[in-house]
Amino acid sequence: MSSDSAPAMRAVGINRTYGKGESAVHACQDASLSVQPGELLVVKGPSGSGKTTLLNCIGGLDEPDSGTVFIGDRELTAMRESDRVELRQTQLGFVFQSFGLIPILSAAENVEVPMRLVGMPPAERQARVDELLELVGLADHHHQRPAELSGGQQQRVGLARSLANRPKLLIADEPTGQLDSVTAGTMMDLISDLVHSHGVAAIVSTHDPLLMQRADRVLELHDGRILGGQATASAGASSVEPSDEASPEMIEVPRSYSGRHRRNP
Ligand SMILES: Nc1ncnc2c1ncn2[C@@H]1O[C@H](COP(=O)(O)OP(=O)(O)OP(=O)(O)O)[C@@H](O)[C@H]1O
Repeated sequence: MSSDSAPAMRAVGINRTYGKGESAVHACQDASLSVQPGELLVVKGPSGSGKTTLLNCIGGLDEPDSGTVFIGDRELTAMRESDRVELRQTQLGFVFQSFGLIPILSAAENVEVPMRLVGMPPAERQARVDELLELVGLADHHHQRPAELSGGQQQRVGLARSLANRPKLLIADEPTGQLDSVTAGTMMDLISDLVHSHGVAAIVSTHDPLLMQRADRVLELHDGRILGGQATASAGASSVEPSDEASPEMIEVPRSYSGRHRRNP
């Protein structure tokens, strides 16, 4: 990554409130952040701090009340729903804590779903499914349905599916929340390798301190606000501007990015 490359995602002044009046919950307040190609950004924070809300707004699964989100140079928050769907299908990959696999489909068929949605020809789909299941270490599990796979295997199918259409940005909401610590580590290593070897940008929410070790940068949310300043996208660079109360892990953790990435997986 070079610091002057354009961000894969840039969000400015995101606000999202649920409910009204006294019962209103300000789940996301004035959040600004960005992530670069080849960067792994971890969002941490206690339960209810707004991680899912923020990720859903960034990924176009929810609409902020105000603020803007750019994916590359396209403004997601200004799009019609049909354009947002197209952008989600072609530019974004999602991994969910609950895996989100379709129970009656095999591992291979689950991975194939996003490719069908964008009209990829069958032969290309087949090759891509093989490639992705190999990538996540499930080359021998094409035909098994989710119920016949372990939790860690199911989440690897979820990761393979999220990569189906070569997303520029991976959004993973507590992807290891249902996994034991060893399996969680394997999952995060896979995500880290995708990011650092292939130049995919990733935003991952987690509670797990061990998983933060793989991060290039960690943001902390509290009551819907990013602590330690805003992770702004000034002049295309992604940085955290620390405040007095910022702890070291909220501040940018420099890592050696691989300058040249392999092809987007
Ligand atoms: N659809 C909704 N309607 C009303 N309130 C909501 C809704 N979704 C989330 N909230 C509230 O918004 C706040 C932030 O929730 P969110 O799920 O974003 O937090 P989180 O950090 O992801 O939590 P967790 O770590 O437990 O998943 C919480 O107070 C939650 O109760």
